Amino acid sequence: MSTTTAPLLITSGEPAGIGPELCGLIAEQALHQQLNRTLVLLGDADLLKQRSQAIGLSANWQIICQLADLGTMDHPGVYVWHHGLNVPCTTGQPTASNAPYVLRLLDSACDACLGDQAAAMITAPIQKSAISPHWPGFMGHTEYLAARCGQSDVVMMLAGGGLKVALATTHLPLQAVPAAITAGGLRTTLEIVLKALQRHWGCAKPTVLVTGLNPHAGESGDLGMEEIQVIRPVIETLVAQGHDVRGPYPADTLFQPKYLNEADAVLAMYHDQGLPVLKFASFGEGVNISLGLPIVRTSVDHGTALDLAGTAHINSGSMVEAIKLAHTMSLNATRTPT
Ligand SMILES: NC(=O)c1ccc[n+]([C@@H]2O[C@H](COP(=O)([O-])OP(=O)(O)OC[C@H]3O[C@@H](n4cnc5c(N)ncnc54)[C@H](O)[C@@H]3O)[C@@H](O)[C@H]2O)c1
Ligand SMILES: N[C@H](C(=O)O)[C@H](O)COP(=O)(O)O
Repeated sequence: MSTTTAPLLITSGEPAGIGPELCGLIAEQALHQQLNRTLVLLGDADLLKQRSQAIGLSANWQIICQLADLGTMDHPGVYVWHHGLNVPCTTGQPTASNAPYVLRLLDSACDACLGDQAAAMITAPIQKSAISPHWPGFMGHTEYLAARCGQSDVVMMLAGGGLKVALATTHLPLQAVPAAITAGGLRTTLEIVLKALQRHWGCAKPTVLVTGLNPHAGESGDLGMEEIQVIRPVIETLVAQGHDVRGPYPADTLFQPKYLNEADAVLAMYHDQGLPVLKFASFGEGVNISLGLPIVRTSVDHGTALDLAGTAHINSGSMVEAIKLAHTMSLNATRTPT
């Protein structure tokens, strides 16, 4: 199936979180007609229907048991690809007993993308703490999908509010971050980001600003040596190869128009160095993108919002943006890593 006609797959994520309602909201907005693209929601068909109807949505879709059931798809539509829950779900209360179900959704979507039966996968949020008892060491979609794709190098980048922030490290305890920032890893990360900016955002010669790790980018070594020993040499190597990579900048003063107006993306060293700024600028309409995978995968900028599950107070803006971006990226994608 070619990428222009292949469906977009949306995994409904943690069943106790807001993923089921997000699926209902997406179906209601007729995004499939806007994009002229079939959308397939992965999840338990009864759960998605009940939770959607409970907040006044029509749950107007057809149910399939495998992607082959879609047939020729002359007109775009919305389908639910049924995957049964392991145990009944209590709204707002995740249980590790449904972790296999959550992972099955990811496996089905990822494998269908790898097998060219689908153009991209978009993920609703998962509750990581409900997966790790079943899958020790589970950190998040990014790392899980990279392993499933047999890819060791993956980059998490979020886009929103006119910003793109990529991360040198993903879901790590803070104390593990310095050791995880190596010259080889950093260089690979920057190469993946530069390539993605060219391919998906049309930047002929992308400009990437790199933060330091330590306060004031290490203050000439007084506050840490990573900038001098690792980050600056990697930047110099890439500059020598003709890339426009700048830094390391003190992270606390980098996020101002003076610098950002000249940049296509920022590379931050760790999760909570870069993402709070991005989410402050765009929470509810940002998109999380996995770069470096042989498939297109985007996601929402928020979590499972257990406090809102089962209510009508859910903003679907980030999911809409994630679907639109996946659609666009899938049109740019080839079988090489994204
Ligand atoms: N893509 C993902 O799978 C993803 C992303 C982020 C967090 N998470 C996971 O989600 C779980 C909960 O994380 P958290 O509590 O830090 O963040 P959260 O995003 O679930 O909630 C933070 C706050 O934002 C609100 N909120 C979140 N999404 C909203 C929406 N669509 N509409 C309206 N309000 C919304 C919540 O009600 C809450 O007040 C954790 O297990 C975390 O790891 C998953
Ligand atoms: N780091 C993401 C965020 O804060 O939005 C989130 O945890 C999701 O990550 P995965 O896509 O790897 O699950």
